[in-house]
Amino acid sequence: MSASSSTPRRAIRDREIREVPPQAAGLGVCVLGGGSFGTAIASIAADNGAAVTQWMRDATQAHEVNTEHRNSGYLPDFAINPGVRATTNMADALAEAELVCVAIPSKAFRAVVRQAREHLREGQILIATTKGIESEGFTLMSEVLEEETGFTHIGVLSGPNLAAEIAQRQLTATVVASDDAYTRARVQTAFGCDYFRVYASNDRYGVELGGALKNIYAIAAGMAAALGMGENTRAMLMTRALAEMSRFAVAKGANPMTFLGLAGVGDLIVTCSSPLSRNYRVGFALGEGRTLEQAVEVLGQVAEGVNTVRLVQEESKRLGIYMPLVSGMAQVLFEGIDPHHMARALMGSEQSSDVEFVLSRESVQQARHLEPDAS
Ligand SMILES: NC(=O)C1=CN([C@@H]2O[C@H](COP(=O)(O)OP(=O)(O)OC[C@H]3O[C@@H](n4cnc5c(N)ncnc54)[C@H](OP(=O)(O)O)[C@@H]3O)[C@@H](O)[C@H]2O)C=CC1
Ligand SMILES: O=C(CO)COP(=O)(O)O
Repeated sequence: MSASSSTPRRAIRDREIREVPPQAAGLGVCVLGGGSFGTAIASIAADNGAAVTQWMRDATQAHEVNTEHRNSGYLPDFAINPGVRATTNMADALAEAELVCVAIPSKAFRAVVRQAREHLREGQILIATTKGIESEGFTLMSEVLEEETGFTHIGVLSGPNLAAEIAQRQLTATVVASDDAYTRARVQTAFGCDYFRVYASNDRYGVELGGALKNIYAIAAGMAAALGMGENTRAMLMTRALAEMSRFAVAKGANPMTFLGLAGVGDLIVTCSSPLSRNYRVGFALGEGRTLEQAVEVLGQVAEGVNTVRLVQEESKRLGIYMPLVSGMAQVLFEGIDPHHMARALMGSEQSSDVEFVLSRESVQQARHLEPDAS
């Protein structure tokens, strides 16, 4: 077919695509948090036609979002959808929201939810996007939402989702996890679009824990890169990290299969490979010889993984779970052990089985013995 004969057909197709109403039109979405991820997801929902409010504590920043449609402090090179309305007034932000996403670092998460509490209504959907753990009681962020509100529709959004790439509308996928089907469906409607796919899971605990745990190994991967280690090393680190994080998560009640998905291995791959990850950057600075304090200061933002190393180290000891990478990272971060020395020491640790969640050889043999035609 010639180019001239195909052109009108393509024009008709483009027009038809544009005439489809935005799928989230009429849905009220509120994002609590004015940082990079909060801004990125607010803009996706607005791209989808939702009525989006974004709460932030800084009035100057809110003014900039509303007038220049930019957030120069966190995503300086990104044009925010002009439909996002920023405010410092919590009541105003939440008034029309059906869906509320909380994108606040774990240290301040509960305090902000408490501040929001009096303006929230049962029936609203609450989504945690923060990949961190609260020290008290090893509590995940969606558990904080549950504890503070007692609401029914609670979920988690997690996956390989570097905010700066979403901001550029790079093709991206994520997971909404909730045991509530309504929550999963509404989040898919709010955020699913031609550059952002939202897959569903009912393993909220596994998805949320995956997002928090991978930060530990992103620090390790950044460190390995700074030390000049190669691709074999990175592959070994990521694969053993997956074994270690799923071992821990399963002991805590997660589904091991979750770790084969976007919120497990997917997020591990992106954060262990990209300098856009803040956890990776902290690790890189440590590998260059900086102290933890210097590395965090240079970053100037929150790297949740530092606190997560400490909490997971304590919890794994309490539960008797073998986590050599976590122990090694804890020694580098908090005891000042040289990263290169630690990497060498880890090479001397136990050489256990490759994949832990497959049947043992004995059980395979037993199963074969039970088959009718087994010889
Ligand atoms: N960035 C990313 O690529 C991704 C991040 N995430 C997760 O999302 C969470 C939030 O991320 P992100 O937006 O990137 O974080 P940022 O560090 O970019 O921003 C944090 C936001 O929280 C606000 N904040 C911090 N403390 C308080 C407080 N006490 N009261 C009110 N507001 C507060 C900050 O306000 P202020 O500027 O005024 O200090 C800022 O708006 C992270 O913990 C991360 O795990 C998930 C996927 C990707
Ligand atoms: O979780 C992330 C991407 O999925 C971002 O990780 P950082 O918090 O390390 O930037």
